[in-house]
Amino acid sequence: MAVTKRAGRNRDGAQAVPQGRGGGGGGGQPAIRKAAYETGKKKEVGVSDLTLISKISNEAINDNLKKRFENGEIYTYIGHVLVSVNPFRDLGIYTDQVLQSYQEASYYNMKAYSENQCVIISGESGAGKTEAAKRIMQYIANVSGGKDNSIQQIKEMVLATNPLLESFGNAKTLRNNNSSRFGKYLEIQFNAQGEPVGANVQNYLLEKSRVVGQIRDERNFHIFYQFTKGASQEHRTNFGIQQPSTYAYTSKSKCYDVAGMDDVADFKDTINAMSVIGMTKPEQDNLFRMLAAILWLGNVSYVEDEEGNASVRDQSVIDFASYLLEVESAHVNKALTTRIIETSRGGRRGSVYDSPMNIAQATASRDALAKTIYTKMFDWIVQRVNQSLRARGAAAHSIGILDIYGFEIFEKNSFEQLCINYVNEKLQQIFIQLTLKTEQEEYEREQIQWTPIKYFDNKVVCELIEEKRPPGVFAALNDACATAHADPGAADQTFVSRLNALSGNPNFAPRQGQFVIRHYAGDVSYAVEGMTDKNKDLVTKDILNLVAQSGNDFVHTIFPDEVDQDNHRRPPTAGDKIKASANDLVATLMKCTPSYIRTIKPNESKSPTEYTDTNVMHQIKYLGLQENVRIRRAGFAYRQTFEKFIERFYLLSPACSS
Ligand SMILES: Nc1ncnc2c1ncn2[C@@H]1O[C@H](COP(=O)(O)OP(=O)(O)OP(=O)(O)O)[C@@H](O)[C@H]1O
Repeated sequence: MAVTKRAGRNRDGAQAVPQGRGGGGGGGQPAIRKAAYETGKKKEVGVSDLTLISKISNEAINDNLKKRFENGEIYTYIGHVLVSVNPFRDLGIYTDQVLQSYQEASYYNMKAYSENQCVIISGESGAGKTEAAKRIMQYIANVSGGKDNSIQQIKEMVLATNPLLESFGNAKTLRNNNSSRFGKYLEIQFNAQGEPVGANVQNYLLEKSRVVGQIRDERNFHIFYQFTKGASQEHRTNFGIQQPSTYAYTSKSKCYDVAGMDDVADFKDTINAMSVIGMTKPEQDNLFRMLAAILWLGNVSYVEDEEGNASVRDQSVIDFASYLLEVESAHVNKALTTRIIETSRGGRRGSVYDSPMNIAQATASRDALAKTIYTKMFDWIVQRVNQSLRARGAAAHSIGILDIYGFEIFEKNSFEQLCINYVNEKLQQIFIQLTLKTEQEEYEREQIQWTPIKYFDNKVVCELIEEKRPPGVFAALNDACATAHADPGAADQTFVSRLNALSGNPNFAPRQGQFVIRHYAGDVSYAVEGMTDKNKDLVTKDILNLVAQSGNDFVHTIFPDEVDQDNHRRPPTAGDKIKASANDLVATLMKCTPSYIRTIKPNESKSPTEYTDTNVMHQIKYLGLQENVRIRRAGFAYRQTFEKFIERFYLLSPACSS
C-alpha cells in the first residue's frame, strides 16, 4: 500500500524540509513522504527503504526483502515506490488503529497539492495487487472524514464494489485462488474537503472463455459456485438451480471448492453488496435468471443426424433454457443448430438461407451465446455500480486505483494471456517512462552531472504487439481475420504466415503452431489455434436475432441496439478493443500524479513461510528494482516545480513571519 508511517514531528505528519540526495520523493513529485523517525516499538529489520542498502545489487535487494518477509514486514520502499511481498496470511496489520497511524501518499498529495492521483499496482498473478487495492480503499474510507450520510453511503458503496465485482469477475486459477479475470480502474472522486462524493469503475476485457470451460484444477467465475451452492429455494424452483455438479460449465474441470473459501458465505456477501449498491430485488433476480440460463445452455448437447448435422440431444434442456431466456424454444433450437448464411454476388447482397451446423459448430455457437450473455451482464453490473456511485455534488479531485490482471504464463497460453500480458507490458512501460527514463532525461537536460543508468526499455515489446506498421501481432491477427473469412482453421493459417514477417524481431520467435514473445517478465509461448476466432469476437446475427425475440426486458437492456450487422465496415476486433482501452488507460494515468506498488509473489505454493529466492530474484530483475534503487539513490530525493515548492513551504519564509 502506498502508505507511510505517520511521522511524529509535524501535526500532519509531513516532513517540513526537503531531504538531501538519496531518500524518498521522486517521479517529479513528492509522492510519498517518509517518516522522520519510526514511532513503532518494533525494531527495524533490514532497511525499510531500499535506497539505504549498503550495496546495490539484485542479491542485496533480495536479502533485504527476505529478512523483512521472515520478520513479518512485507512493505519496503524505494523512495516513492512501495514494494510489497505477499505474506499469504493475515498479519493483523489492517486494523482501524493502525490505519489511522499511517499516511497515504496519494490521498495526502491530492489534498495538499490539489492534484489528481493514481495508484498503479503491478505484479504477477497472485502477487497481491487486489489485496493492496482493497487496503487503499479501506484506508481512504477510514481517514477521509465525512459524517454526512451521503458520504458514508458512498464509502460503503465503494467498498461493496469489491465483493460484487470479485464474485462475477474473479476465479480460482492455478496461480491464484482469487484471480482477477478482468482489469479495473476505480476512480474515487472527492470534494474540496477531501471527502468522497462519488466513484467510477472502468473495466477491461473480461476473460469470457472461462464461462464455458476451465482447465483442470481451475474454476469458473466464483458466482457460479456461490449461486449453485447458496441459492434460495425460490431460485432453485424458479430457475432450476441445483448443485455445481449438475452443470457442464461448472463441473468439467471437476473443481468445485477452493481451500479457505466459503462459497455459501460469500454468496451472502455478494447479495449484501448488491443491496448496498442499490440493486433492487427484481434487478438481482434478472442477474440470477441469466446465470441460470447460462448454466442450462451449457447442458445442451448434440447428437449427429444421418447427414452429419448436429441435432439437440435432449429437447427438455433447450425448453428450460428457452423458458429462462423467454424465447420460444423453436428459436433457440434453430439458433443453436443452424446458421444464417448470406450470399453475395459482385459485392451485392444475394440470398439469405439457414445452413445446418455440425456438432463442433453447434457447440461453438452454444458457447458463444453463453459467453456473450455473461459479458453483457458483467458490463451491465459495472454500469449499474457507476449509476449508483455517480458523484453527489461537485468533485474537485480524484484518486484512481488500478488493479489489473497480473502477468501470467501457463502451459498453454492463448489470446486471453496475450491481452493480459500486453496490458502488463503497457504498465511496465509507464513505470519505466516515469521513474527510469524521464528523470534521467531531466538531469541531462538540466546539465546535472549524471552517469546514465542502463535498464531494459520494454517499448520494443509493446510495439511488437501493437504496431500498425510494420504490422505487429494484433495487426497480423486483424489481417488474418479480414482475409480468411469463415473458416477459423484457414484464418489461423493466414495468421501464421503474417507472423513470419516478425521473425527478424529479437523479441519474437515463431514455433510450430505457436509463437514466443520475449516479455519483460519472461518468455511466453502462445498457441495459434483459435486466436483469430477469439480476435473476431463477433456477436453473430443468429445470436442477435435470438435475443431480439426475447420477451424479457433485461435481455433487451443488456443487448441494447447492437451493431448494424448490415454495415459492411469491419467491426472492431477484440485486439482493437484491448489496444484502444490500454492506450486510453495510459493517457488517463499520465494525467495524474502516480504512486506505484510493485507486488511480489514469494513462492508458488501460496505458503506463508516459504520465500523462494529464485522466484523473487526473477521478479526483482524484471520489475527493474535495482535500476530503480540506483536512480533514486543517485537522483534528487525532492524534485518539485518552483511554484509548487513555494505553495507548500512559503509559510517557513521569514518574509511571512510578521
Ligand atoms: N497483504 C496481504 N495480506 C494477507 N494476504 C494477502 C495479502 N496480499 C495477498 N494476499 C493473499 O494472496 C492472495 C492473492 O492475492 P491477490 O488476489 O491480491 O493477487 P493479485 O496480484 O491481484 O492476482 P491476480 O493478478 O491473479 O488477480 C489473496 O487472495 C490473499 O490470500
